[in-house]
Amino acid sequence: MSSINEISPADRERLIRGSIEAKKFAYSRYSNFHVGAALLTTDGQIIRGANVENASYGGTICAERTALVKAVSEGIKDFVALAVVSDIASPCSPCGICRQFIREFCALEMPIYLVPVDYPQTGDGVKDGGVLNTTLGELLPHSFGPEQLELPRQE
Ligand SMILES: O=c1ccn([C@H]2C[C@H](O)[C@@H](CO)O2)c(=O)[nH]1
Ligand SMILES: [Zn+2]
Repeated sequence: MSSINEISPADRERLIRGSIEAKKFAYSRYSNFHVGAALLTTDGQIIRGANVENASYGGTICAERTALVKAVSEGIKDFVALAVVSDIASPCSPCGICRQFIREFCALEMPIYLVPVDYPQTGDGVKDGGVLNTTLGELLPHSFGPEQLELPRQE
């Protein structure tokens, strides 16, 4: 079983594959930019999400927030890693709103895998498949979160 400090290679691969699967359900008729996200939970579940756009453009929800809202609204709040993939070869990085949203539920040291669209089919032979390995703390340094309000992380 993976922990936040050590994601097993098999879980990492499952998570990345989950983000690629999630992207298939992107509802992105306005931007035509498809994004998939997947969360790995402490008990090994994969929660997927895609971007869902709206004719009122500001009503759009990103893939990362879709995945988090799906999980949290089902009572799932313990995450150990996140993967994100889009249509582009340079890894798609969560937008500012999503970074703050992730900050609400995830530890700063949580791994975030930014996956290129051409991630290898097999995972063999190509070093790490071009994935950019980062963390929430790297994406959102000096951040504001529940602790600043002196509220403990909610169970
Ligand atoms: O990290 C990102 C960046 C963008 N989008 C979505 C929002 C919108 O639907 C489309 C273009 O911005 O991509 C995401 O889902 N996640
Ligand atoms: Zn976003």
